[in-house]
Amino acid sequence: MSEVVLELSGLRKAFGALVVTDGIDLDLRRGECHALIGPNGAGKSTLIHQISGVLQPDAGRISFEGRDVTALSQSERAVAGLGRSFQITSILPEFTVLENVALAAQMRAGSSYRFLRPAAREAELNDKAMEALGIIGLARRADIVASTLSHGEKRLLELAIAIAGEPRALLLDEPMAGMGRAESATLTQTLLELKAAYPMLLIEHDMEAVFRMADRVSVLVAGAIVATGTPDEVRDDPQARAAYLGDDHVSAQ
Ligand SMILES: Nc1ncnc2c1ncn2[C@@H]1O[C@H](COP(=O)(O)OP(=O)(O)OP(=O)(O)O)[C@@H](O)[C@H]1O
Repeated sequence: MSEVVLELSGLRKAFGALVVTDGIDLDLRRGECHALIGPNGAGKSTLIHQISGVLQPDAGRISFEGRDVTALSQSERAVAGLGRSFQITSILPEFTVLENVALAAQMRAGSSYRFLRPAAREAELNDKAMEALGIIGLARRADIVASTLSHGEKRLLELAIAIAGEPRALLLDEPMAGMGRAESATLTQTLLELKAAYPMLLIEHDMEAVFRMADRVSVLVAGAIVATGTPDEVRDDPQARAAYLGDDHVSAQ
């Protein structure tokens, strides 16, 4: 079995009397895409928020690369290597694509370029940004003002921003949201090529993308995981089918 990168044990979160995630055990392994699916309101975003540090769990433990990160802040987790592509956009619309990504590279670099002259520092950050844009196939749009990008390109830019932070795992919260079929297929292919370098935990409603990309799928229903397995195993699991996977989803594959 490949190395576990991220491990959740017994994660629980309640908002008042509403228990939103309860006793969640889940792991993410090197080189894989682990998809988390479930009906609206199942607790998927709340779980991702607990992993990225937006929300503090009431109980349980989050371990990343063998280190307990449960008590770390959002930015400390990002520095530790947990990258996140936001469902809510993190793009600065008035800046160019390159500037948006260079800013993320600058945040990652912190003060490590302080000995470089400003021009050299800028060149270094732009190189890093171009590298991230190249990885996700957006380099030819580098000089475009971000607000003029298509919706699909904005989602790609968010991914480039996450990658410029040099993460060692990616948390992807509905990367295909609002995309057309063609854009979604292109992003699926890009992510498939990236998962060897960036193990990814993926929340996604687009079942075609999920079943193409995921090595394992976990089904979350009412805050609890009811099934985990390969896409084929989950597709055949009666509990998963009853809970979430309508026949449309299953036969679409
Ligand atoms: N800050 C909050 N305060 C109170 N209730 C919340 C809060 N955030 C989420 N909830 C509730 O927790 C439940 C789970 O929400 P969550 O957004 O995690 O589900 P989800 O599986 O991501 O849904 P979707 O697929 O629609 O995005 C919902 O009932 C939601 O109303």
